Amino acid sequence: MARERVAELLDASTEPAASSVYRKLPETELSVAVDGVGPLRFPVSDEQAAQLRGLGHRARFGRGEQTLTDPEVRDTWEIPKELVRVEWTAAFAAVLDGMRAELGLPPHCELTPELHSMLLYETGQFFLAHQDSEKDDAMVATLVVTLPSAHTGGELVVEHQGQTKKYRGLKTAASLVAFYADCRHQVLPVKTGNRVALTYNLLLTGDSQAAAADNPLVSELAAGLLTHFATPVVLPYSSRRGDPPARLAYLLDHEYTARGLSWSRLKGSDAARGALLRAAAERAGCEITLALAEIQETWDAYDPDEDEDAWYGDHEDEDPDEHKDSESADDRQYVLQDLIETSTTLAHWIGPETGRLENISLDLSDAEVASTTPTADMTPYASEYEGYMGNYGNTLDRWYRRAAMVIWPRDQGFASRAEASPGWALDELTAMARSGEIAEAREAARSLESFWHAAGRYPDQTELLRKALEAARELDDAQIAAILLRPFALERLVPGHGPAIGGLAAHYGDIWIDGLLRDWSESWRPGSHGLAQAPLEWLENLPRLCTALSVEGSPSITAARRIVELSWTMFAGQVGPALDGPLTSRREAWLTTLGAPCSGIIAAAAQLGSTGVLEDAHKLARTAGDRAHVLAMATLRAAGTHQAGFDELAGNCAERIRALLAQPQRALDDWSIELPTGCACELCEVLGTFLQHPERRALDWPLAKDRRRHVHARIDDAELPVRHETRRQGRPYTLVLTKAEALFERERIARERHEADLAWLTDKWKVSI
Ligand SMILES: O=C(O)CCC(=O)C(=O)O
Ligand SMILES: [Fe+2]
Repeated sequence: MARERVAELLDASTEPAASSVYRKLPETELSVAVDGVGPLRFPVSDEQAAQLRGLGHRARFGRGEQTLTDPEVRDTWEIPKELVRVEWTAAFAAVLDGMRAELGLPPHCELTPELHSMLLYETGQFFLAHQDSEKDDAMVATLVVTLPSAHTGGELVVEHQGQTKKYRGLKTAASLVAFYADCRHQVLPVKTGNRVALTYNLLLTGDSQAAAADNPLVSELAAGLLTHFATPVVLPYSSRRGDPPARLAYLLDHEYTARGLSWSRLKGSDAARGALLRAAAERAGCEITLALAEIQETWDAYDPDEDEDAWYGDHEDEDPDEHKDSESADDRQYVLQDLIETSTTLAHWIGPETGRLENISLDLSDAEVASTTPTADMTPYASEYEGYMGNYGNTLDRWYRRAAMVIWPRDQGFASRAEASPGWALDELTAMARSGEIAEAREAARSLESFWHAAGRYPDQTELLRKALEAARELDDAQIAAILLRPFALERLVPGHGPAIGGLAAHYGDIWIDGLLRDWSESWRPGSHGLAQAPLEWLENLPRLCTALSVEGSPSITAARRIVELSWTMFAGQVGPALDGPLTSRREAWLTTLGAPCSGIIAAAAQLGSTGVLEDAHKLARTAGDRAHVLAMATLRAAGTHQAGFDELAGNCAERIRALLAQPQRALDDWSIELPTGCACELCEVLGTFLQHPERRALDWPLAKDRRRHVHARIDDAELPVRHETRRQGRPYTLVLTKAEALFERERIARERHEADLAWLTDKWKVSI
């Protein structure tokens, strides 16, 4: 495959670059003087070390945005840099150039050292593993110079991609170690003597691009790119061929922070590969930029220490929901088997026009990704192990961040960039249309159709929809306007969009806007996602949205009515069927949360005079049963006080409460409990008879395990005031059921609440007594 060929060529292009390199220089090549101590004599003596210590303070370290001191993490003295003067002979520059080459940095560049600190580690002192922050935009690496001194221990340990290297200081020479800023490193405790070190930031300067253009690999790479963009993708599980890939993302090997991502600061082999690929993209008529990718891999894996049998034990009387919590996993203890799934999403890139880092969100297909080093060889920043959950066996998820070079053919530039950044695309379309390039703008908009649906999952939908409404109007074409707007959803509309919706309704007509709104309510079809939190909150605010749309005489009133109708259809469709059946505490909590959205719809309907919706809502209000009553009361409570549209609901509620209160109270010796319908098995018949009996309070019932379970479940599901225990004697065990006092308490509480509700209705809603 062409993308694999590109990765191979890039691999072959670079000498394997080191991520840390070592040199030593005789002590005569440098001199160090410290104000207050004078010139240091090598090897550094105990007396001079003691004097340095007198000038030093405890060194800090960075964690996230903070700078901390904590001797458990970093126990080192730092001598103020202003007091330190270092002079090198010409040998230093030669050493730095050698290090540059060995680190794989391009020949036209130079490493410039900037003194960062002087450190003293006395016996026992150390610095735990950490990564240096990149303090300067041009910083690519750190240089540690350990001054000649008699000491043992205090080794500098540098890690990269799972490999570690250990560097020792010397008694009679300076030892120099340079490593990339993405390497974790630590200083082991000094065992004897003192270790004195200088640290430098290494900045990369110069032009890394210059040498690449003449490289013979460039034309081969360019050919690889052209083939990649011309070859249809083979679709998995299908003999059909898809379109050719829209882009190629080549993953880099080093880590980059958002701040550190730039062509001039690529590290090691990435730098040489970047220069080649840029030259090749240029030659192949492609655009290229740098991006940061989030990668998730899901592996089939197992924990060799896990006791497999534990899953099959006897769990009776245990909470069935209890399972091992998934914990943050240290990979090394798991055995990886197959890679089940990979997902790669570009989250940032350097805007091809702005040159600045922009947030984007672009899911890549496997056919669009290439790399020289497989992601599995990198170190994940997070991982999580899940024991057997039913879908797969045990899985290990690992998350990585990798930088990538992203390439696409220049003539597909608009679509390719639009997919990564829909907001940019919409702005661009509007700008084109406004500057008179209307035909070009329409053509560009049509090129989005195949992937535009994903714009509905993009962050900040409010702003994106605002831009889409604007472009839909400017392009002045009903069909294209519909394409641009289709990915959004009804619950994305906010009052601020009102005028734009009104404008579109006036321009494209009622039928067009009706079709759009219907499309937008598509995801509300029963079974699609239930009543998710977002639409519920949106329904609550429906009156405000309708106000924004209710410009007298404007076609947007029609749109507003349509929105309210669709909202009601969705709400009633989801809630109506759930109003049958007994009231449990979970049901009650759920129905209570529906009060505010329900009241939002009714208030909006009243405001617009949508009689159809109001009549329907009243039908719901007349529905019998405890559940409907809870919803009706919650709706009135959310509405708060008397307002148009709710009168009938309030009247019905009051009537229902009066009827309930008129029923005789339970006698003090009446222990009968009703078992809700739902199961007619012989066990439930026995259970029902026992429960109904006004005098019997307890039942000893020898029952096998499965049958005990069924009885537990019936009691728990209906939240009946009945205790159940298993007496573990004899065969089978005996299930002991006891009716609880709570039976009376609950009814008393319910009565009190009805009385309070009735008083409230009388007061706030003026229902007649
Ligand atoms: O002392 C050393 O060798 C390294 C110090 C270090 O890692 C740092 O200053 O960040
Ligand atoms: Fe460090």
